[in-house]
Amino acid sequence: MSAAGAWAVVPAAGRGARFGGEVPKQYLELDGQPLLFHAIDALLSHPGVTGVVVALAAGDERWPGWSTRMGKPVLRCTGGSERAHSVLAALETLSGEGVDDDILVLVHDAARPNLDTRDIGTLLEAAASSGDGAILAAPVRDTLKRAGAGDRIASTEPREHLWRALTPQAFRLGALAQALRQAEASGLAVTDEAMAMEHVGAHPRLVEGREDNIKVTTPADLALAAHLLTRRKGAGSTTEYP
Ligand SMILES: Nc1ccn([C@@H]2O[C@H](COP(=O)(O)OP(=O)(O)OP(=O)(O)O)[C@@H](O)[C@H]2O)c(=O)n1
Ligand SMILES: C[C@](O)(CO)[C@H](O)COP(=O)(O)O
Repeated sequence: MSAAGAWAVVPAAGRGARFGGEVPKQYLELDGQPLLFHAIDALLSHPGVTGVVVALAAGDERWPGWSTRMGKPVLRCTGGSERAHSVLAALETLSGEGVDDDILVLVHDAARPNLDTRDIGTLLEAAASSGDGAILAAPVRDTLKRAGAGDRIASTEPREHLWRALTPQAFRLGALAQALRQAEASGLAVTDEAMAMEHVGAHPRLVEGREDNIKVTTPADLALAAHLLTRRKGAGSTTEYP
C-alpha cells in the first residue's frame, strides 16, 4: 500500500461511560452525522493525509463498512480495552498493510468532531521537523486549585508551563508503536500518545491548537460541540491564532 503522506488513526472503540446512555458517544449525531464521521472527514479532507484506520469495538454493528471515503482508503481493526490498546492495534494494521515505519501517523479521538484542517497542516509541519513528534495542545488559562479535605481548597497551583493535551497527536509509526508496547510492558497506563513517547525519553513538540477542538466527554460537551460546529460551518472560523 502507498505510504507517501501521513496516515490518520482514529480510536473509536470506547464505551463513553462518562457520557452515559445506550449509544457509544462516537455514534451520537451532530449536524446529521455521527461524531466519528466528522472526525474522519476532517482528517481525510487534508491533502497531506493518505487514508485512515479506525479502531472499532468488537461487534460494532453501527460502523457503515466503508473501505473508501473521499476517494481515500479506510481500514478498520478491532480496538482493545484501553485507548492505547486501540491505537496500537490500528498501528499494527497499518504495518500489516506494508506502511513504512517512518510514515507520520496522526492519532485523533473519534470524540473530537470539530477539528480544523489548518491545525492538521500546522501539526504535520511541526511533527515532520521535530524528530520526537508533536501534539496539538492548549495552554491552561484558568487559576488552578488543588483540593484538600472534602470541598476545601488546599492550595493554588502555578499554571505556567501547563498545557492541555488535544488531538491529533503526530508521530512516526514505528516509534509510536514501540513506545506504546513499552508502556504496556511496564504496566504504565498512558492516556495519550505523547505520554508513551515521553516514557521512552522523547520530548514531543507542543503546537497551539484551536480551543474549539473539544472532546465530547459529557452531554454538556455535545451541546457545546453542536454550537461550535454550526458556528464554524455557518460563518467560517472567526477565531484567529498566531
Ligand atoms: N478502549 C478504548 C477507549 C477509548 N477509545 C477511544 O478513545 C477516544 C477518547 O477516549 P474517551 O473520551 O475516554 O472515550 P471513552 O473511553 O469512550 O469514554 P469514557 O472514558 O467516558 O468511557 C474515543 O474516541 C474513544 O472511542 C478507544 O478507541 N478504545
Ligand atoms: C487523548 C486525549 O484526548 C487528550 O486530551 C485524552 O487524554 C483521551 O481521553 P481521556 O479523557 O483522558 O480518557
